[in-house]
Amino acid sequence: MGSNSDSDGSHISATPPRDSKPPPNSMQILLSSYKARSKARVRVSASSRPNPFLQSQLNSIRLAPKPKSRTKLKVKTKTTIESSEENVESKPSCSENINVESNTWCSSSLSNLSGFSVPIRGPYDRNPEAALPDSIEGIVSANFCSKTTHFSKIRRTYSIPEATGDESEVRSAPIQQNEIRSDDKAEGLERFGESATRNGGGSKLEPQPLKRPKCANDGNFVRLNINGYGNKFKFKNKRGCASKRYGDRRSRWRGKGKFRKEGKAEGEDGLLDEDGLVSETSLAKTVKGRSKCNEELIEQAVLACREEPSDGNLKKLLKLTHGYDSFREGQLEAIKQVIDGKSTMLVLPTGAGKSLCYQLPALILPGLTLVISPLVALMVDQLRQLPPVIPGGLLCSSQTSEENSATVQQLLEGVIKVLFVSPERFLNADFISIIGATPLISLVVVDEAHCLSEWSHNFRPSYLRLRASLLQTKLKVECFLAMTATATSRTLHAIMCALDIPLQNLIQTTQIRENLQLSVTLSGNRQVHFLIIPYLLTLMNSPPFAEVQSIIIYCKFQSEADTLAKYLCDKSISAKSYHGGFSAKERNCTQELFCSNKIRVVVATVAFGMGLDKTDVGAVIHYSLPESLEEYVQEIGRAGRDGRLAYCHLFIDDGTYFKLRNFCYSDGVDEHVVNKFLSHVFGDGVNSDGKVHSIVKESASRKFDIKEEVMLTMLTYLELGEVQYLRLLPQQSVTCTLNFHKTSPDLLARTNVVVSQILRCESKTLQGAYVFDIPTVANSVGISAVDLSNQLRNLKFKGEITYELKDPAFCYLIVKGPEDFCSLVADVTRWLLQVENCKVRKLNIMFNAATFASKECDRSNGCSDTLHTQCLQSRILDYFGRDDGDNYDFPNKMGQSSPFLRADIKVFLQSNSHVKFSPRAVARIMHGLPSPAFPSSTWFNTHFWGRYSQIDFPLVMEAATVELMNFTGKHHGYQ
Ligand SMILES: Nc1ncnc2c1ncn2[C@@H]1O[C@H](COP(=O)(O)OP(=O)(O)OP(=O)(O)O)[C@@H](O)[C@H]1O
Repeated sequence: MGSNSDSDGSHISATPPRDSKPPPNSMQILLSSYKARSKARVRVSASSRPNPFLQSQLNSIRLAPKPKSRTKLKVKTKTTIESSEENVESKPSCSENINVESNTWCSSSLSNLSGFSVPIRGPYDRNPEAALPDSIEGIVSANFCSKTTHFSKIRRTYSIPEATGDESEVRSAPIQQNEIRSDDKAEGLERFGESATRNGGGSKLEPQPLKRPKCANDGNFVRLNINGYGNKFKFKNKRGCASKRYGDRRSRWRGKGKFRKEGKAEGEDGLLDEDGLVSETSLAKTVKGRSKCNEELIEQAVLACREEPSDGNLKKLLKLTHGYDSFREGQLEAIKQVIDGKSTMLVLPTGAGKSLCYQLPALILPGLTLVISPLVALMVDQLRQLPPVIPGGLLCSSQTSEENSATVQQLLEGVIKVLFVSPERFLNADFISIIGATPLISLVVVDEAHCLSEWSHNFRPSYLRLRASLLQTKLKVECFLAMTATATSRTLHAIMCALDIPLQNLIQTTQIRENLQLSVTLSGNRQVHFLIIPYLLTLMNSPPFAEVQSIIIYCKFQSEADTLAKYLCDKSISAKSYHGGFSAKERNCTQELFCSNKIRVVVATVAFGMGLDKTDVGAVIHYSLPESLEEYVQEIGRAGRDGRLAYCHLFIDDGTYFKLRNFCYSDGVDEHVVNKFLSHVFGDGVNSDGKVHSIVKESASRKFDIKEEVMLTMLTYLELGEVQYLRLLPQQSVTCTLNFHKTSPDLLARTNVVVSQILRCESKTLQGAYVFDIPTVANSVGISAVDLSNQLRNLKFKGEITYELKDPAFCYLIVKGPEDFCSLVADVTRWLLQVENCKVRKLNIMFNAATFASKECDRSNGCSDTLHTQCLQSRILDYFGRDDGDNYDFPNKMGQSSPFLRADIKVFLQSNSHVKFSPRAVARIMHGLPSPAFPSSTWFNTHFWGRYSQIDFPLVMEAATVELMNFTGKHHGYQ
């Protein structure tokens, strides 16, 4: 086993510490690893705990059978006890590789390691001069290994057992767990035997797995025909008969792509384009050295899986395509469920291997697998990570039209097996019609599916469009796979309802890996940067962090990230900052440097890490508090993806909490503003006769003082809420400035209806140019705004005109005017308020969990003053197991009053009497929160900017309401 191997099928790896001396005996390690895993699993099942929220709904559902015998479990427990000592012995000594200070850690860690099966990280150069400040001394000098790093796993594979063959194996989750355990031992030995044969040059011809590209820009346009329509793959079984399993689907699949046996280069090695994205054509690459023999073996394995998707057949295919010996927890169940056509909700921790759960089905199922992913960078990464036998493609806005058409062509030819798209694509009528013309879509995968729920930490309005009903109608697809690493019960419920996924098709393991050691410190007053930075440096220069090669430090603010990165560089720690302020190319460059270990630290905002598959990140440090436990779990999940022990430290302080809490209120909209906005949306047109409406984003945002994303959220609510009031169209720039060049405008207008309408509509001439509103002209001609744009493009192509477009706008058609406008306004306002409260609650839960761990935990359950793994893990599990709408009882840390607040508001209003404020606008200024109508560039210099950021926002708003009423002398006069 290579040191980077994850192939033991568990997150607990038997790999030795990096850079340490080789283990004395690989068999010993293999055995100890197996035993350690046995122990981990026994603990898991012993403390498994169902999710009460879902459990209550599942009472009527038959649960998977219980383990067959208790004796079996007992035997395993015994094995575990035996193995724990052996495990310690067999662990290679790291003390040889570390200096005096780290000896303290290592010796104590070894003595504490009984039963701890996660391999530890090797040493890394560090600054021996670093001194420890008092407050952090405990952390760095104490060991970071816990006696009990394992924790309970929620194992939920709610399925109804069926009587037949292999399928019953999938559904009987607990039994299967036991089976895997017992299999593991045999498999471990078998694997050992296998590699011995290979090493010993045995005569058996070993199928070589195809190499999976890693952190490289190579792609996967390999022309192995697995679409089921080429020469080789005619959906025939081994005996040459058409497969029974896919008989009905096959008839719909009439692709005409050619079978290309040898993977031919379609382009050069991946090159980064202007945006730092790998352009699709450049992703095309030959996979060299793939033998014909391997192709045939894979084809046979795929056929075998189509015929009989048994554990054995799937495992064989996995080995051939990915080179892994076994499936990780949850993977096999998910894959079998999906190829059985069952929509599935999959919740596995970060780095647990969710991608595999669509990659293998994509290979086995006929037709296309459509993967919906929230970020282009993530799509590019997922595309890179497809094994070479799965031809993939992506459609995104940053592609050129040639790239776009090439992908569409390949799609229609059936060459592409996996297509990555963003959820926004589903707004695009062209895309819908193209994808609708695809002969067969077998599976739609919704990655990062939590974005679908407004109750998640990362809600994306465009995800709301992904409803089962819409996808079924438009794409004729019946099977969905929703995947996430972090979802509360409430979020899960929302996703499963949206995608029509039955409760029994939920596969969920714990949402956090067990090889992460968690710790927290209170970091005092952060207003003064210098107080916290030395803590960080000390932490990084002391064991175990000093031994870690790759570290991610998460900050909340871009300036903070830049300052920290510079500071670390000054202290001879190679670091770079990464945030949205950099161009995509710069960000990509930093990521590449980090992936290739050319820099040790990335100091990043939340923008970094999605799709990052650097397996050996050894530590994640949160310099600032994350906004939710979901965000925390996602971010720490970027450490230890190789299964080795990794260290996660969190600094918390009240100041950051206050700031973040204030941010929660920055998107809020008051009822009277909702009222104005909706009046604008509907205009007077209760019956708008299919006319295109538009709202120019920037000006509307300033006019109503609503952020653009919030306007889109409201519009999406109007489209996809209980009643469909409107239909969103693709966003486009709506103001056109046009010049005629060849034919005179009047002459052209005689033959061209669009030109004639441009001249007729109230288009103004500005220095000879015609300025007009695209939807207005489109409506008067009676065509869609997109068609009008196409016609303009044609005229430009002929040299008749040139034009410029500006004012990006939301475009929509009104489907139905509201019957009761006031109650619609109230509903929208209530919904926005609930979303706002949900954010505040999430932040509070995060802050309280961290504060509890550092201050209040009684350390009786395995926590120490310096290590808070148990305590944080149990908070996280509790949180994900509960409905996050539940009441959490904790004190409000925000200030509840200030004697000067009202007096200050009064002075502020008097000194800005020329400006019209709303209470929310005043409260935002008092909290230092910019908004579209009151940007920080204008208001930052006011004496009151951010002055009351520690007083609860609703209280400041209340005070502002009273003072505004006094000031204007009339109720709501401030509006
Ligand atoms: N059965 C397996 N055996 C060994 N390694 C595996 C297995 N399945 C997946 N992996 C590896 O685990 C790593 C993480 O996989 P993947 O990116 O799919 O995780 P993920 O669950 O999607 O993570 P994230 O939520 O962070 O996106 C990859 O390098 C992948 O190759």
